[in-house]
Amino acid sequence: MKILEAKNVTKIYGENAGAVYRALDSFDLEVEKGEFVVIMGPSGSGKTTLLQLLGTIDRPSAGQIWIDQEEVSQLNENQLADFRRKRLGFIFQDFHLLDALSLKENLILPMVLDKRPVDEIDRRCNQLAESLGIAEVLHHRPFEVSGGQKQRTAAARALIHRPSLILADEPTGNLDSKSAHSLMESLQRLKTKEAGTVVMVTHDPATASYADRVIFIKDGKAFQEVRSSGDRSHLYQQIIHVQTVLGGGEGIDIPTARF
Ligand SMILES: Nc1ncnc2c1ncn2[C@@H]1O[C@H](COP(=O)(O)OP(=O)(O)OP(=O)(O)O)[C@@H](O)[C@H]1O
Repeated sequence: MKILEAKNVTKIYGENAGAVYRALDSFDLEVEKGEFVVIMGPSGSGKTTLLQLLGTIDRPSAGQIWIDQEEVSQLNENQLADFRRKRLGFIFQDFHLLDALSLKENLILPMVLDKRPVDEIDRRCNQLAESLGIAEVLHHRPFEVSGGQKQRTAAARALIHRPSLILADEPTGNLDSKSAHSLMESLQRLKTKEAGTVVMVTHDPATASYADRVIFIKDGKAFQEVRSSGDRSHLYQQIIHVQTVLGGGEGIDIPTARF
């Protein structure tokens, strides 16, 4: 079953200001339920623009986007806010946790906003905290725990309401390699267990190597796609190869020994 379909999506910035810039150009994307898709590409290629459009944070200049059968371009602002809260989960590079709240309070926020029963919230919270290895620190506040623990809390928050689609923007960007691997392994495990669907932007080939499929974009257009055969090290090599062809060394990260 298709969870996401983007057809001919174009984003033009500066249309009213004279300095027109086509950040995405007739971009197509289809993602099946349970798939883990990574978007890669040089700096300025349109990755964040794409994620913002898929996350309904911005609207395309042209084209259509369906998420879980809903054509999001047709929704008004109130409907979009509701749609985002109920059907999407977000993970950001800088965690976006509220310092005034404990990790548990941060984690359960989407279910509290949705007025779910307390026992259901507690059950789901404990289940995710266990899976993500943060059960011991749930009563700490964000500034009292490590970056990895913060990001695992943010990941749990993105998953807690079982959204149709999880969007992640450089989730390992602020993590050391051990925490990055631990986060990706937990996400992969949970994705399989809960049939979650993930679209993630990353510059890091090691993070990307957990994907089922990696789509490379360049100048706002799809450039190439590689699929996992189930062997992470093979996908990693393929990613490095495409990055070399794609970037010619310019604007791409030099692969580190993070794998
Ligand atoms: N609000 C905006 N107004 C004008 N131009 C923009 C705006 N946002 C992005 N752009 C331009 O659109 C292009 C794509 O930007 P985008 O942020 O999507 O790239 P990216 O692939 O995410 O880059 P990076 O890897 O550096 O984050 C860039 O040239 C950028 O300068």
